[in-house]
Amino acid sequence: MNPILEVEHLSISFTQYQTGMRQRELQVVHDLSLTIEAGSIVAVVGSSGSGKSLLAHGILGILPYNAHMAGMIRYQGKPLDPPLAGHLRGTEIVLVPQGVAYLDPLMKIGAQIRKGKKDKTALTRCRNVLNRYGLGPETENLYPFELSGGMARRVLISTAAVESPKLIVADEPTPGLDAAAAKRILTHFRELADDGAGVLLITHDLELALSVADRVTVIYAGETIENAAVTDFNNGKIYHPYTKALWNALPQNGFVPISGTQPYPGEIVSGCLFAPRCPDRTKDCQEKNIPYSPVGAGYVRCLNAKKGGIV
Ligand SMILES: Nc1ncnc2c1ncn2[C@@H]1O[C@H](COP(=O)(O)OP(=O)(O)OP(=O)(O)O)[C@@H](O)[C@H]1O
Ligand code: NI
Repeated sequence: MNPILEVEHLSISFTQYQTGMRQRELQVVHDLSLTIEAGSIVAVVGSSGSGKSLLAHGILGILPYNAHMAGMIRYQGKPLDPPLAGHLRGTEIVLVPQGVAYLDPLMKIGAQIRKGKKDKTALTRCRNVLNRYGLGPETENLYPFELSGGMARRVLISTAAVESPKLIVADEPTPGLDAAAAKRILTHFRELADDGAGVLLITHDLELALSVADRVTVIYAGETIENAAVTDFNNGKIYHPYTKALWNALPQNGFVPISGTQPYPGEIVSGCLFAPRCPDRTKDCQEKNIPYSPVGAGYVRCLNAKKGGIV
């Protein structure tokens, strides 16, 4: 085992100011844990608002000033505190951000990808990485507003990939891309992993996650609720009822929908956050604190799975 990234019991809250001088702490990420081995791709899957982008920003050390993070993040065994994250960000640890708004609107694309460097190696690398994503050298002289949505996304990925990173955090990298362009990106992630990097692939699309990752971690309302190998999904070795619901909602499994929504941040729910939607809930589920426990080669946060009641 050679973990490149370990996240343990990560929680994130925001200080919010209300009328007058009153302030409150809004907890949005409750308890996230995951490990990425060097050479592997871990997909983080969860619906909108579950805390995926905050996880990415927490790892990169770029949460807003009113955010508070607790828990532990380790990079190659060392605590990834803000100074270390700042030092490695953009070179060893890179983010492919979810929004194209992360591009500097006043800087030409070439300069953004090269991070201002003008030497021959930087120029060649920049050209090569653009070419790899199907963008010609003329792209270097464009400003972000001159790019289409799909081109901007490919530029973001080029910016991240140009430095031979060891940890890539890709936040929904493929929406807006045609199938060929998406495949090119995912193939590149696999190559980076084969060369020893760790890839954290954030997506709401379980099908995409299963097609490219080695392991999948599922997030629900700011908690990791299951971690399983991709092969476990096909072999029926997934245990959490929400993971099963995501699996059953895939086209090949009959599109079975799930009713209800995840709790909003700040909504008071005791016990299991999924219990209100769970067909198998018991009284204990709604009252007890549910630990994230090892099951097989993965983890699950479900009392019934621990008792062996779910297969
Ligand atoms: N600066 C902030 N202040 C207060 N709440 C925030 C802040 N940033 C994010 N949140 C809240 O935290 C929750 C998680 O947000 P996050 O962006 O991580 O979701 P996500 O899983 O990435 O969703 P999506 O799939 O839509 O990108 C959301 O409910 C969001 O409203
Ligand atoms: Ni997001």
